[in-house]
Amino acid sequence: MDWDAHLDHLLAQVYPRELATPPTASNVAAAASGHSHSHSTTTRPPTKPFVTLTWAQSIDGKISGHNGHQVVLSGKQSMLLSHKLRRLHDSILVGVGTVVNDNPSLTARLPDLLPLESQPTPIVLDPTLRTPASAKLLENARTGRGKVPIICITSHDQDAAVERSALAEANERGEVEIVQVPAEAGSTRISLPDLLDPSMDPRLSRALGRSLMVEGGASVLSSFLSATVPAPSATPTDERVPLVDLVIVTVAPTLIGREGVAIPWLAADSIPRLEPIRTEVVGNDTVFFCRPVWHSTALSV
Ligand SMILES: NC(=O)C1=CN([C@@H]2O[C@H](COP(=O)(O)OP(=O)(O)OC[C@H]3O[C@@H](n4cnc5c(N)ncnc54)[C@H](OP(=O)(O)O)[C@@H]3O)[C@@H](O)[C@H]2O)C=CC1
Ligand SMILES: Nc1nc(O)c(N)c(N[C@@H]2O[C@H](COP(=O)(O)O)[C@@H](O)[C@H]2O)n1
Repeated sequence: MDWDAHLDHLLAQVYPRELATPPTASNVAAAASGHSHSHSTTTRPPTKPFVTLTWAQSIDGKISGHNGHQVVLSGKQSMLLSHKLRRLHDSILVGVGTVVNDNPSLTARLPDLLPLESQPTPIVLDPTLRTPASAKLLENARTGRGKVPIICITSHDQDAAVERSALAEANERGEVEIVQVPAEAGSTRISLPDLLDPSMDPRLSRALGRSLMVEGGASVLSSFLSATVPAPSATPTDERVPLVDLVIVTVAPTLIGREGVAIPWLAADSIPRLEPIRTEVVGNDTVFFCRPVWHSTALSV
């Protein structure tokens, strides 16, 4: 089986046509300025990026091991799919919990590191700026292996805190931008509808580009799944629109056990229904492609 060609074909079928080709400098810039990247001469209001939520889990629903210990769940072929997804998206987001726990690179590698123009821009939800100095993301930014600037999202005015954080030097060198986004009411957690609002901050909207891949971890996946944006006026008033456009879950034929970390699932009325688009056996793993839908009948069984 030619997995390279097979997975490219699969992604071309699952993604909207205009997103199925990897980003180039010109279509990212066009998206950030509100222009269609199909070279249309008309201007349309900028929209939120297309959001893909993706993770790998064991058969017993765990995304990492005991105490959050990082586990390689994806087999060779589904890992190739993950790296093709990284290449396809303009930006990639994780929570600071994943940065601290896994120290990920978040680069696209097929298997070698792709050139910078094929790398997604890293975005970290880091309300109190606790990204450590040892983060590979910072090293990648410094050494030209990853896109710059990395965007760190904080929920409060952090001018003073930046100076004290491990991000200070990278921020001064322009390798990291600190962008403030409102928190959810009564919490320090970033409000996700505000995060994706194209009018929030031009630096953020430029970094997000046309498409955002959300990789984790547990709390961030849960927050994104439950987040909604106001329905456009054309849709029925009782309908909530999910923030996430596509969910891609790799299930590996492995058991982790009850000590492993699962996505903290919310109450049934706080999660969308998943409409299957495609289910694909990729090597030994099964990959589910689903579209979240969220309306008044979502909970009927
Ligand atoms: N198998 C897989 O595919 C993957 C597995 N993982 C695993 O996930 C685990 C890490 O998950 P977890 O510890 O939950 O950390 P996360 O990566 O989900 O980060 C959570 C932190 O992000 C910040 N945050 C800001 N806004 C929000 C928001 N709206 N919703 C949620 N969080 C927000 C908070 O930081 P603060 O506390 O500073 O306020 C919060 O504690 C690790 O074990 C890792 O191995 C991670 C990625 C993929
Ligand atoms: N696709 C996939 N399969 C797994 O089995 C995984 N454990 C993950 N984890 C995610 O990848 C990050 C590590 O990325 P780098 O290789 O360092 O670039 C990790 O933090 C998780 O987000 N993904």
